[in-house]
Amino acid sequence: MVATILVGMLCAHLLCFAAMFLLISKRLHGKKMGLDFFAVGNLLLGLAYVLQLVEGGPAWSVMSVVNHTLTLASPVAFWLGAMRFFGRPVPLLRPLLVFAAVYSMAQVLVQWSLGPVARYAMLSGVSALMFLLMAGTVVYGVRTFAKDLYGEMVFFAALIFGICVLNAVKFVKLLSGGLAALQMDADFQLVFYIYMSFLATVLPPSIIWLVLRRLTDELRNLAARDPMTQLLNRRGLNDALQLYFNSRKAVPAHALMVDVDHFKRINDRYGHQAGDTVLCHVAQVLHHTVRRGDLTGRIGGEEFVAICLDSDVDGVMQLAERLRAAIESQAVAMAGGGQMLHCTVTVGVSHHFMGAQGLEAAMQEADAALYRGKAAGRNRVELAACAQNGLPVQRTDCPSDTTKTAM
Ligand SMILES: Nc1nc2c(ncn2[C@@H]2O[C@H](COP(=O)(O)OP(=O)(O)OP(=O)(O)O)[C@@H](O)[C@H]2O)c(=O)[nH]1
Repeated sequence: MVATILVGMLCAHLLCFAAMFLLISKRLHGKKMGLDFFAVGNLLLGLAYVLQLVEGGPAWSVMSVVNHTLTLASPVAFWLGAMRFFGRPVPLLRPLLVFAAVYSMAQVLVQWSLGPVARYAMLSGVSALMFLLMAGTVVYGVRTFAKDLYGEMVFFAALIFGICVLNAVKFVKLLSGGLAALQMDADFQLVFYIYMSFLATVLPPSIIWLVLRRLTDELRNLAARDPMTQLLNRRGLNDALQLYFNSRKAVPAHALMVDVDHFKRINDRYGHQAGDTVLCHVAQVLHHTVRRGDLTGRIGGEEFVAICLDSDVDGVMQLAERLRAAIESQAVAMAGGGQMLHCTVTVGVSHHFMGAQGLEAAMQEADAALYRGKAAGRNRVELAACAQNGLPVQRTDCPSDTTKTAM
């Protein structure tokens, strides 16, 4: 009686969450993050338990064969859903149908040649192996493809390992005690159903949490980046800098303002699209020239900024010169092939600043240097003028030669 109530509740949980997964996936147009597959996984397991309730106990019937196949097809659907969540475009229907056909035939063969105990033991054994493989993959994910979801992945691995152990115990019990081990009200079966109910209650909200985390991360990323160049926008730069200066390892940073020379002429002569291609090229060169960990952004039409972290003024001047020379020397291929275009940039470099609130003043300082560079003929690197009392940026490393030109 207790077992029947537990399995009934389990069915209700599985089928309700299947409907919820499906409804949420319908709202996620295009990128469903595997939720539609998870809905199928829940539905298959829910139906398997409905069949078990109808059937009552172990039997050799079409219903029992379907029940076993649905029970194992469910983790397959979950596996494929997880692959979808991590961005692999795997199909669902064909692998499920192939699995169902192969496992149904295996059941008939095993029942025929080894008897009913072997068929039930096969279900528990294959389940244990599948869950072991899943738990192993999740642990592997913690170190590779899911590093950002450390806590969640460890939690999933522990839950999956639990169901793996229970299936392994069931496998041993079946081999040693026969079908009596499957009596619904037997102690072990009660523990099994309680654990399954626990999983069916805890796993779906955890999956929804994962999807929510990914969605909010993507939204935050969208709000922080310039859609054309994928560099940070002003807001993204501020947030990233805040994060950097909040860390105890933070040391002063320098700001570089980079402006494409005579960009209006490029637009006027070659068209707006060619102008966009040039901007993307400059963004790419900027991104590849700075060090890992430095920040790069686009803050206006043809104006870029780089924040060099943990570097002295000489190092930053060298980097700025490398950037200037790289852009001058690399031709930009226009869309459609054929035409190659050359462009140059002028770079203004600020003295060091500390704290996210210092960014605005450092950018003004670098901007002033940039415009001095423009006035002096463009395609050059200019260091900000030395400190005056009352200026917002602290400049302890201001060299005696206040302006350095690299051309
Ligand atoms: N293609 C393209 N052009 C842009 C974009 N944003 C701004 N612009 C253009 O960039 C040009 C900027 O021109 P100016 O500010 O006069 O500067 P400039 O021609 O580069 O001259 P200097 O900076 O003095 O060397 C304007 O013509 C804008 O219309 C964009 O996203 N794409």
